[in-house]
Amino acid sequence: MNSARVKGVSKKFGDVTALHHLDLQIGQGEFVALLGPSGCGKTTLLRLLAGFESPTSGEIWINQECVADQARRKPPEERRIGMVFQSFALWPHLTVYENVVFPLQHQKHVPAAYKDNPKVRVAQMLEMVGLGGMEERFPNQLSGGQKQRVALARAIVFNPTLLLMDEPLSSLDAELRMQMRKEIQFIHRELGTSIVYVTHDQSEALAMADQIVVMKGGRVEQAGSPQDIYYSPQSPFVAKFVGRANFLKGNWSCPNTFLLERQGEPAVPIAVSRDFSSFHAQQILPVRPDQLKLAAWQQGMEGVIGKVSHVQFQGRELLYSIRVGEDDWEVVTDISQRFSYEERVCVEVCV
Ligand SMILES: Nc1ncnc2c1ncn2[C@@H]1O[C@H](COP(=O)(O)OP(=O)(O)OP(=O)(O)O)[C@@H](O)[C@H]1O
Repeated sequence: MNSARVKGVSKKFGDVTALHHLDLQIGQGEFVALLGPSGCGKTTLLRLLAGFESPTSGEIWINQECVADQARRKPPEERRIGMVFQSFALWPHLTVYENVVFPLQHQKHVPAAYKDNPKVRVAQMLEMVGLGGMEERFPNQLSGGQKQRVALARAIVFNPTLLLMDEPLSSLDAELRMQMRKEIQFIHRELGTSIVYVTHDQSEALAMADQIVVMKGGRVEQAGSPQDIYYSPQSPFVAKFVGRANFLKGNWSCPNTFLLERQGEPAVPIAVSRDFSSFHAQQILPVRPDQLKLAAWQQGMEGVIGKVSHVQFQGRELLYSIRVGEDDWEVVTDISQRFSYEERVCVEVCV
């Protein structure tokens, strides 16, 4: 069952077309991350789901109900939607309690049990986000991470069908971001609410989402599980935008074999088990740094031979640049795989 559906939605602002006939399904309890470069239409899509904008054409469905098309738009407070923004958007003159209780008083669909016992419900939510007992504080008495937790509690207090989050962690420092990621995942597991989460940060999307929707120029470039998006990108744009990618040059002699070509060397066949048909025309094979394996070169070894041109220590991993023919390939290995600068290595491609 879907908790929301976007059907052929276009959105124009004057001459600018922010979304082009876009389709999207958000399954019940699914965590969907919208990922894409600045200006690709992520926020516009979120605002359409929330009810702040109307589609120029197409329909928005939430909970099996059409909530917007060209002719009508159900207002945000009637859609059972919770929202969290980058900027927290707390009311500075209201206490934590007053901020969090607000949706219980103003949203249309609030379970009676929460309306009748708002103190109990608010206390439960504050406990869930790790702010138990902070009801009487004002926003200016809270840290950035605490403010974002209040915003989160306010967004989930009335048990929304859909939780919309627009770069909720981008104003927090790296450590706090990691911690809040875990807490958002915990809340998602506990409540089972469907989430649409806008981010610029591909690692956030890969780590948290069930479905990643990569957008470009107001269109969906690719949608799929994090594994699909990472290991089976369907365009060079997705391969480059999500994670790092090497583009190996050669020839697609048949769909299951890529012939790697280097100047002055015999071609090396690479068997592939996934569909790379969208790369056939360009005669390239996208390969992630963790899909290349290195071995020390020994006399008489054949295959793809390269030379270490750079190495970076990255904590638990080593990031190598390997010169193969005229190209540099990025390779990630675990810390035990030590090769020295200019050492010859044998490279195995495992896609
Ligand atoms: N109210 C508006 N009036 C005119 N143009 C707009 C309006 N809102 C958005 N746009 C345009 O629509 C396009 C998509 O904008 P949107 O904010 O949805 O992108 P985004 O992917 O969220 O970008 P960012 O990651 O920078 O927030 C952009 O070209 C933007 O300039």
